Amino acid sequence: MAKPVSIEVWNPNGKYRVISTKPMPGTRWINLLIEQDCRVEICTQKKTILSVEDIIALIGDKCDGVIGQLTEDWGETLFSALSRAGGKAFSNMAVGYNNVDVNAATKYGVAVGNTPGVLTETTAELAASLSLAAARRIVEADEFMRAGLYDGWLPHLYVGNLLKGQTVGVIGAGRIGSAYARMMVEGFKMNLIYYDLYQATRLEKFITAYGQFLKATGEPPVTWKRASSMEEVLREADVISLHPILDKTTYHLVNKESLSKMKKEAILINCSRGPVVDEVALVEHLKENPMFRVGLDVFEDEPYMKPGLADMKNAIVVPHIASASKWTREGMATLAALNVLGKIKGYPVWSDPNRVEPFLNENAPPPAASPSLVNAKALGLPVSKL
Ligand SMILES: NC(=O)c1ccc[n+]([C@@H]2O[C@H](COP(=O)([O-])OP(=O)(O)OC[C@H]3O[C@@H](n4cnc5c(N)ncnc54)[C@H](O)[C@@H]3O)[C@@H](O)[C@H]2O)c1
Ligand SMILES: O=C(O)[C@H](O)CO
Repeated sequence: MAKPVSIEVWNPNGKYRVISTKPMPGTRWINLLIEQDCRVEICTQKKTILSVEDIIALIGDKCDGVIGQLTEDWGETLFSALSRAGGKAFSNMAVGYNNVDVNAATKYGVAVGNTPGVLTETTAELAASLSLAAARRIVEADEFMRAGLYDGWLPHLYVGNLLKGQTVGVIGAGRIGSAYARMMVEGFKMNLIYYDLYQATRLEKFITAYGQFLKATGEPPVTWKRASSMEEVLREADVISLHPILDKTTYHLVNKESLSKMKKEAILINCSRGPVVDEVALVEHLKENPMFRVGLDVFEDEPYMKPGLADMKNAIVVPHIASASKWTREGMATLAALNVLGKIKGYPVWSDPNRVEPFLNENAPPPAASPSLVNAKALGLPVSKL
């Protein structure tokens, strides 16, 4: 039996009981729930990753909806507990929902929300930061400086790679992959090669137009290519950034074999999900290829790193902070709360989950809709006409 979990309660007399498994940034999300007659309970337990038992204890006998986190295992057990407590809605405070068994949720009539759109640019900016940091060896150079080892300018000191004119490869050119590609192409005049199951038409048009602009001003144009296989990207790109969802098709997409196809001095960035990369194979590859560099925001056995990774000078590692800008995290909390609220209140689902601005405008009440429910169709929920 799990120990009772500590909670902070807002609006104790509210009609609907909504739980957040973590304190979340900002207060707008709390106020929006309170204004709509919700009693908000926030778990304040000093434990980073809550177990299924902890969450069952939080749900208790009566719970209308839960806002949860990507570190939690939302499967059959939790959705049946939520349904028994009368719950109709769950939202991840994340765009990725590989921690959620959506079929199980649908079986119990529970809507599953996520938070796309609000984190696209912030996440792409971290991928771009890691790309630059790896190309210019910023972390190694910073450590050298702090260790008091710098005794004067030298021609060979921390020489890295110039990005301009090189090829950036994107695997998974959806919202974040496309935003990252635009940053690297426009910001550093790199050429793009991408692989995705779908054509990234807007991205292609943008690069074509930018290439024409550069040409008209006498500069070499940037180019794009949609690869017919991931291997083509691996072979041709100098910097490769991974942005697919995590599912069966992308598990260990980058493994020993795919790493061996990449250029010896390539840079690999992962801001998607850890298991997209076989981290054991990556550590071996980093050992054998000291000029190969990697920037990782996510890890296969998060929060742990595979043995040897932390010792690698050619790896930059950060703790899953890609969406960690204040505006984005507050926005994610708002969208997650509104997903849950919308289902509790019987609102329709928003017609375009990527058009999130109306929900984030602090100067106007949000639309009466759930911003993004991934099983809306399966549950037969109506779509907002707004
Ligand atoms: N590190 C972080 O903090 C962070 C932040 C946000 C998102 N993410 C991760 O990034 C993912 C992508 O987010 P998004 O908003 O860009 O989603 P998205 O759905 O817009 O893009 C995902 C893209 O991956 C493509 N894809 C799917 N399977 C593929 C395959 N087998 N090969 C190649 N491409 C494939 C899809 O077609 C789609 O275009 C999320 O699912 C999440 O896991 C991580
Ligand atoms: O999927 C997500 O949204 C991230 O991993 C956290 O922002």
